[in-house]
Amino acid sequence: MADAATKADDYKVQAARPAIDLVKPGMKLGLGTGSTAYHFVEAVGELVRNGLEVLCVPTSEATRSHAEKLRIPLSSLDETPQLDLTVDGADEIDDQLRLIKGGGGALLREKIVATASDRMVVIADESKMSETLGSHPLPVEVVRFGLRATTRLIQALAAEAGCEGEVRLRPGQGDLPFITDQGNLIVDCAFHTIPEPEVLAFALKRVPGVVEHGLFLGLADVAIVAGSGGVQVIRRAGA
Ligand SMILES: O=C[C@H](O)[C@H](O)[C@H](O)COP(=O)(O)O
Repeated sequence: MADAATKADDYKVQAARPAIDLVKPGMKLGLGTGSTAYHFVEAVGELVRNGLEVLCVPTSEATRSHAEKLRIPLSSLDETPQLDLTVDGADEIDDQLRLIKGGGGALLREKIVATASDRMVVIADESKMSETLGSHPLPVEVVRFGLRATTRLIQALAAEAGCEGEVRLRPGQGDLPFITDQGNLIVDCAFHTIPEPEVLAFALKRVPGVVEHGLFLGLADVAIVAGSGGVQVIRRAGA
């Protein structure tokens, strides 16, 4: 078990390495969240220590504090509304580079930052690749008000989009629910298979209590995926 975890972590490091070659002096970067993006942030920290000038926008408070420790110059989207490149991880990736994100609860800021970037590069180990999205539960960020009504509506509209499964509030510390950086809740939707991600995304956007969902469609331009066969670079058609 420990060996499998070490191998997966090695792959995350291997996926992050080529992404660092895309970083050029003066770039404005979005810094992703999670255990894979962690390695990219570490590498940016090393470049900064060696004198590279970049300006970075973190996608979560966790990444902000990591970047601060590394003395990476930080900005916000208010000060720097357009970024050159965002590098982030993913929970699931299909061959059209459609993603499920938000396993760590950072999907809202991640999507805002990725959308503000000219390019989004996803880094991942091979376990994240999937023929059909849905094997990872889809995180949906919701407001607290009307939680049960929102959950019911998510279930009903998702069923119309061909997705059925348990929709449950993500637990946090003790008896408390998980709270996002924006002070919202997350419901995880265990749909197992999402036959038409675009249809589901459209349906979820019709729910007033939904702030954002973890389907990232048409956002990732490139995926760098590391595994037993080496490192593979996958480009989205037309990107
Ligand atoms: O909310 C978290 C993010 O979407 C992460 O990028 C995603 O969960 C992948 O994380 P990891 O690289 O730790 O598997």
